[in-house]
Amino acid sequence: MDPQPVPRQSNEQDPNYIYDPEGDVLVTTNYDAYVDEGKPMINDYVRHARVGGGQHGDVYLCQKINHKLPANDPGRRVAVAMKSVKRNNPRAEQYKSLRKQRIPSSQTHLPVADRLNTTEAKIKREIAIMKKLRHPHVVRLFEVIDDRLHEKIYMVMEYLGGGEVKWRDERNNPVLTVAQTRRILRDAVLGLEYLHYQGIIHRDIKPANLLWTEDRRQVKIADFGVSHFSYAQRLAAAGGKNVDNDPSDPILLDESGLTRRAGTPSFLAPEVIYEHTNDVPGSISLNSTALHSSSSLGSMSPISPTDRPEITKSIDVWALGVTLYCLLFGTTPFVANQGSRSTHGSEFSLYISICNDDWPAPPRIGFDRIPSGGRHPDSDTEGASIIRLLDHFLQKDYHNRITLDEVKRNSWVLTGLEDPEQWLKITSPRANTKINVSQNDTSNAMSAVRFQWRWGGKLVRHVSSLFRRPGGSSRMLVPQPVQEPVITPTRVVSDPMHRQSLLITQRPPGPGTAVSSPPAHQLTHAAVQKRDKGKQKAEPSAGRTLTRALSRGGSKSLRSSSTEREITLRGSSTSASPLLGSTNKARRGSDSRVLTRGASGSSAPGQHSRQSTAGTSAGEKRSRFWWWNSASISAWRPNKFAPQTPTAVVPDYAPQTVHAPGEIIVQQQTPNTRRSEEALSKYRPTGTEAIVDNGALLTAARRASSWGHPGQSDTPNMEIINVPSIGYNLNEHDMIVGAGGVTNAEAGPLVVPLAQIAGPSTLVIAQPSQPQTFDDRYGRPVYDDDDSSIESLPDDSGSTWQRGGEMDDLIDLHDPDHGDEDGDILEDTSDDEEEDNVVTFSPRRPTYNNNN
Ligand SMILES: Nc1ncnc2c1ncn2[C@@H]1O[C@H](COP(=O)(O)OP(=O)(O)OP(=O)(O)O)[C@@H](O)[C@H]1O
Repeated sequence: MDPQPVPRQSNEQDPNYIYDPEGDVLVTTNYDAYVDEGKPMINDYVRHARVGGGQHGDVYLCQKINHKLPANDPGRRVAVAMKSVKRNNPRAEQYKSLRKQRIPSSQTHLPVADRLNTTEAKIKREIAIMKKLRHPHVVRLFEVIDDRLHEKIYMVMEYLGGGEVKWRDERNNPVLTVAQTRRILRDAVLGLEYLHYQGIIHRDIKPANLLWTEDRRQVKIADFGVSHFSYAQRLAAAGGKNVDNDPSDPILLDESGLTRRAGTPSFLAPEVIYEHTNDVPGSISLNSTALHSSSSLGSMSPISPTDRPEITKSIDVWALGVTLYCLLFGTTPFVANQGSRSTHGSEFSLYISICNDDWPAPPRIGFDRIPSGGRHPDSDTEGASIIRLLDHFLQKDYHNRITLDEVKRNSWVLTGLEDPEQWLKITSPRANTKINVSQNDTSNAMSAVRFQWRWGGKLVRHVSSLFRRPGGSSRMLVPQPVQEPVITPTRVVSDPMHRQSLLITQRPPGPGTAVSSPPAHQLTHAAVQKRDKGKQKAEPSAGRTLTRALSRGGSKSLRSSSTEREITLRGSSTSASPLLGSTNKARRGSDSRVLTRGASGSSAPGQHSRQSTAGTSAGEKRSRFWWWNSASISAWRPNKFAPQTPTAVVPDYAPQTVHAPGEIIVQQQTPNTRRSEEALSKYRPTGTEAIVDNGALLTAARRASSWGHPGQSDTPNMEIINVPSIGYNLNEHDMIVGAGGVTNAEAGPLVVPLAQIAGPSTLVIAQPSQPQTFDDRYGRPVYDDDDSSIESLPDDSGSTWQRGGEMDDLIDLHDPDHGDEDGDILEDTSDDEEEDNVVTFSPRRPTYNNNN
């Protein structure tokens, strides 16, 4: 019987509503920027933390406000990612010209990023491609806001809260287990297979473009900035049949782009840099020495430099092979000759190596260090299977390279799946789009179900609804783990569809209610002053934002205002967007969308404050606003006043200790880990349900520590953090293990021999004794509301927090008085000279002295 799609079971009024808009990507040419409740807003999106920055712009965590839902409805705010890009990006252009100056402009040696088109063309292409995509392992584009007035484009995407896949520590050791790597590979293969089926070559597959979902159950392919659409390939993938989604966008029809080199050097396939084949033999031998067995080169059938090889989807397969290698070994398979003096030389040398060298097989694989058996294993061990698979991936001649379909059928890849045949069937891109999902399927095959999400919004919602509680609970039921249980049923830490439950475990104080404070004896005089100052500050906060912004006069965006509490800037355009062209189908008209919002009883932009606080007195509103902000801020600032639990304290700046294998340090409440704890406490699930606050906070600490302790139902809140030293302040790069997630059922934290973590590392397990709410643990308000104290704040151990660009971001995120650098809340930082592209909100490392 032909399975039928399941009708949608919820609507936006439904508390179970999941943000999964049907139809095409919404294209909005109307642009309203204003402040609501002290937060910068663009149309329906509240901007929060910056989660990343690329060459062309920044990515922010935002919340989409569903104005139809009451203010206290957890479904009112949904997390999305918003990429803000300038059409003409001087920084990107400068970068390009710098590279051109540095590297001779010979066509053959043009570096990767050079021959890309203008920023605008790049974004156009990225949008045109993303508009076509809808798959559980591909980042989804929801909406494009075209702000012609400010020459900006905002891409609203699915939010992937788990961050990039981290794969190595600072010593180039792998941080993922073999089983985790296999799961990541499976997800990536499915996403990539879908892309290829759609006629899209990604061209920049690498670990950094694989993003974790918030709960780290899935990995999705991101960044289509250099992707290429080939209608011919699309036809071929469909077996020559008519395809339903013909490319209507002219930019997709430009086939010439494929010959341009694009991607990341270490991941480029030999055919992309074919001119280096058999190039400079002398340097090859240098590269090969001691790394490569001479016999292996013979079997590699290198490509001929005389004929330019065809560039096909197989370049993605190569890049995926390199990615697999990275995850397994913590290094890239091909490296530049160390003797190369210049950047140009080393890039050149890397290409030579890619085209000509064999890759080395280190003796151990993954964080669990299973034996590889060497480059040419003759056994049937797991390590040998992996090496053979890599061999198929990394074939220099793409004719000999493995296909994605073959990868999916590889026995090692299928390992751990309960029903491989079924998995292959349901994940085939050729499968009928009409897929029926039975209750049975969903109850015991989470992975199977999630693969079926790609077939459309109705199905997505249906499948999602099966995980919900009967009776309309607004939270999702925890899906059962599947074949490789990474997270036990008690460990789902967030909503797979990224719904948010803002602070729902915490009751904001009512009007006139004193905000809870830490015990008086814990407050120093300075702290009392700061506390009082904070109270004063709470009330006029939004008004001061306005005042401050206007008083500067230099603010580029805040030029019109409506009320004291909000500022509206209209950059709307009723004409068709030049960016998006006339062929774009806006699912809902951009302007009519805004009108609809007003007409449906929701506010027009200038009425947001009132609308969002309907039924709330001004006093209540201020109180809640203050409470929320103080909670947010205190979560990220060192909390000198928090109560400490004196148990098994590991001194922060003690000389580093190499711990014995299996030894676990249970650490509670040292200053640094306490800070991390404070940040993390916001995200800790209570019981079996996901109660996660994404608002305003996110990032490094949470990303790096969201792995639970599987199989231990009595420790639902255990979190694992690995830092090179607990004497370091935590940041995105330090917390390598958690970020990639080292623990799983096979190598849980309690059985991970710590000696396997190279060097003097310490595994810290922060284990609160009880699930506790944020307020219960830390009291309120207890934060330093003073910028200068952040700049140089000695913590209890005498270290100093250093101020940096990231810190500015941190301040910007949570305090309405801290706009962007020039006070312009609407101006992103993409052109700021001092900005770097580091994804972190933690303060920088303190000056660290081993002898302390
Ligand atoms: N949908 C998303 N959800 C969460 N984080 C994201 C999302 N998209 C991007 N990011 C974060 O933002 C960073 C920058 O993303 P971006 O797409 O700009 O990548 P990029 O390739 O570095 O940029 P560019 O192509 O402009 O050089 C990513 O590395 C990632 O950490």
